[in-house]
Amino acid sequence: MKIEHLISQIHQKKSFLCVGLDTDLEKIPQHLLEDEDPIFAFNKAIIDATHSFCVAYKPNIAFYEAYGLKGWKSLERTMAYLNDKHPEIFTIADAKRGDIGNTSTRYAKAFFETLNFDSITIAPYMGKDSVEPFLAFEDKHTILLALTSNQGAFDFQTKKVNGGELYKEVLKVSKSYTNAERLMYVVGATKATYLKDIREIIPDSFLLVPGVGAQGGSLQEVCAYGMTKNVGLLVNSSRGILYASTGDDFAEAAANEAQKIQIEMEVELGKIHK
Ligand SMILES: O=c1ccn([C@@H]2O[C@H](COP(=O)(O)O)[C@@H](O)[C@H]2O)c(=O)[nH]1
Repeated sequence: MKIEHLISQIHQKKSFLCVGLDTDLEKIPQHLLEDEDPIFAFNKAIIDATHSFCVAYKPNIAFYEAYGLKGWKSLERTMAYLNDKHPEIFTIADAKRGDIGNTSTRYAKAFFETLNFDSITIAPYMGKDSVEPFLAFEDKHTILLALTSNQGAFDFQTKKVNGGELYKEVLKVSKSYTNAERLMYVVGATKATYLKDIREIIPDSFLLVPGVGAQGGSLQEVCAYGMTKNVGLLVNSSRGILYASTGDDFAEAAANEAQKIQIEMEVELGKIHK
């Protein structure tokens, strides 16, 4: 998907919400466990209920790999459903991959070609030759972990190297990669105030921002520091939407939660041209 298409979807839906599909068999309503594919049944119900309030879905691959072949099948069915019913919606494989070049190419083929995701999250630790194989794919996007939402982000990411923090080095160096215009970055909503410095290094890049909802990050703070004239943000919520209710009304509760965030996003979008 071209970035212009994503931006146009954001304005059309007045939303830059990404719904995280972190589907956990221990948390989904009991009656769905009787379905032959409970993960897909849950995802389908969530997608049907929330698609008008969001512009992206982000299955976290761990939640599928955890169930082996069955989980992978559920992921394939979810992607086929999204590509068929909602091809306008941006898809993110939250896989956090990255390896030596020939291995990265296989990861890229798995997620961009076989599963047809629009984007994938990548750990930058192995450097240029581990990231560029993903960037070689036209109309696909590589989302580098820059400053993550968890407490452990302070173990390495904010440590000084060459006089600046490591996450800033990731941002600066990655700008020189071949096809760097296909890069996006992960910045946690729990680190919203850092966005001011981040925007000085990457003023226009799209950011995937997890950490609102269950992790307590503030949407308004993220927008105040991180929004650009082209929006530049995809804000993710997973558990806060998926498990808004664990009863039979789970899909309706998820829709209400997604709509609540969409309405707050509409207010923030209104500030762009003022
Ligand atoms: O820095 C990061 C990078 C990725 N994540 C992922 O996003 C979702 C967040 O889920 P919530 O339930 O909304 O907290 C999850 O898949 C994480 O693995 C992140 O949280 N922080």
